[in-house]
Amino acid sequence: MRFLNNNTPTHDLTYSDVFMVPSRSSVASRLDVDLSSTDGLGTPLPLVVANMTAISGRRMAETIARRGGIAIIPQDIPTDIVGEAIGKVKRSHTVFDTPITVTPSTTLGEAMSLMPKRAHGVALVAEGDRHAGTACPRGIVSPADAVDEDRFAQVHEVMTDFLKVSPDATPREIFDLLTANHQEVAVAVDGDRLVGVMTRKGALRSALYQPAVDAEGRLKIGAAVGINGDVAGKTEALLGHGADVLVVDTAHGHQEKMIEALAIVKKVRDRVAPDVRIVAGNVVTADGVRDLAEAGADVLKVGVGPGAMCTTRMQTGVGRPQFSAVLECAETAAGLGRSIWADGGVRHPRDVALALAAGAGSVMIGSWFAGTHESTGDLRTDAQGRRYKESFGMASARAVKMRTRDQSGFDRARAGLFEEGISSSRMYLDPDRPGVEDLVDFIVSGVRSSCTYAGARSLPEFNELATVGIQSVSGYEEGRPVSASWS
Ligand SMILES: NC(=O)C1=CN([C@@H]2O[C@H](COP(=O)(O)OP(=O)(O)OC[C@H]3O[C@@H](n4cnc5c(N)ncnc54)[C@H](OP(=O)(O)O)[C@@H]3O)[C@@H](O)[C@H]2O)C=CC1
Ligand SMILES: Nc1nc2c(ncn2[C@@H]2O[C@H](COP(=O)(O)O)[C@@H](O)[C@H]2O)c(=O)[nH]1
Repeated sequence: MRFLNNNTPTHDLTYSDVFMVPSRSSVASRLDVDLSSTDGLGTPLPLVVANMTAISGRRMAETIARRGGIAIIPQDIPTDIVGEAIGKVKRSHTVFDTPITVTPSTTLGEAMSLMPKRAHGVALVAEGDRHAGTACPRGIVSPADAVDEDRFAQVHEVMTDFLKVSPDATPREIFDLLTANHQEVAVAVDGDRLVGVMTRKGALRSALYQPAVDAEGRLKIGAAVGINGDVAGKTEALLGHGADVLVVDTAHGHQEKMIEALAIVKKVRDRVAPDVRIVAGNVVTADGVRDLAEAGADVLKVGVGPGAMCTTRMQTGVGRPQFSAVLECAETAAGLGRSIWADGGVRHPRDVALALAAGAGSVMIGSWFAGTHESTGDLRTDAQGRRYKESFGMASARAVKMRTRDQSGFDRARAGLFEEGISSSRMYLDPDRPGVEDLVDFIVSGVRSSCTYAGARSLPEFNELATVGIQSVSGYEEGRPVSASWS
């Protein structure tokens, strides 16, 4: 990446402070761009879901991995529950979505309450044990079937027939069948057994994205480890459960306790699962990168204070504008044969593009994904009928309370005084993009386009060719679309 007219900045920059200029390009189509991450994780998409309790769970992990990214399960979740989440993701189909499944005697009210947990918006009525892979679909219910029906009716009374497809059908064939049959969801069955479901959008996405899979062809998922407690035991357990990447995570990554924790994680990793990458952070300086790389990190997590749930900069004055932090840390990491994740502060597709242009191997997103069907929270509706989910920061009093649940009341209350995050925030679902895959489509179309403007066919080329300029506030403002009217 270079600065326009070699105008190297004398102060640090945020994503909003910069823009990219187009260059002469021989890339004829946005579909010719390969967005594989450059962080050594081997994911086909450079997107990571942040290890935040309100956001990253098994539904999110499964959905994002199917489209090529990876989610990190937070360190605050008990290790056995993380193990269950990893197991479920590993058992998920790499192409077909996992449906909401109910039994024939489930009440309509219960089925309706479960439907928003998946973007495809229906529940499958099945007999047999879905956990054991023996579920046999018998019908399908959608919100349309519930109109004027009693909430206590059993779903077998209102379910309708469904479009059955072979698991070997191509996405194009399924798309055409759905269109011809005026159906929203196709159900893949193997004999009588449920394999998964696919919508028309799902069929299009299956043709556009590659899943992120491990050596055995199963979806990938990562898990976070804190720097306190039994770091060795937790690391060993997570690796035993099959975590594909470990994220050693704390607010102030450039501290000696992190360096000690990293040495422990590395020792266990080298013995148990040498191919698993270790990500560590957060840092924002070249010195931080060097120290954590030396301590054993393969990838450095970069970002102090840019997060949407973050109060660190206002509380402490500490942090660094994210674009400059990413640029400096990515250059330093590359010099050491390492990579970085740009963590936090992403609010638009352009921010992802700019982080990748600056050399990030992948980009970590938290709060933007909180307002989606797949995030962990329950869907709520406000007084105006708008749908939202509640989110909170991992250093908020709320998160600290959860993290210190094994400590005395006094110690928990004292820890809660050191909050550096927001305890409750409403993240509204975008009516046009209510699912995380809708947001991924939005981001990926933007980033593919950014690459072609720079003349790049891959992310290493993008990092090499991107030309970045510095803009004023009005320069940024000029680029914002006028969504409603001029008045
Ligand atoms: N990217 C960012 O800007 C930030 C991210 N976070 C996220 O919040 C989560 C919780 O992290 P964290 O608060 O570190 O909790 P942890 O549970 O990981 O504990 C942090 C440990 O580091 C010690 N510590 C020393 N200095 C600091 C400091 N300035 N801030 C925080 N801890 C410090 C703490 O001791 P003691 O409590 O006694 O001081 C504690 O032992 C993580 O996911 C982290 O990424 C949190 C804040 C900023
Ligand atoms: N200072 C704090 N930072 C936090 C907290 N919870 C999470 N985070 C960081 O934010 C990113 C995600 O950023 P986003 O803009 O995409 O939401 C996450 O990975 C953490 O590094 C917090 O309570 N305080």
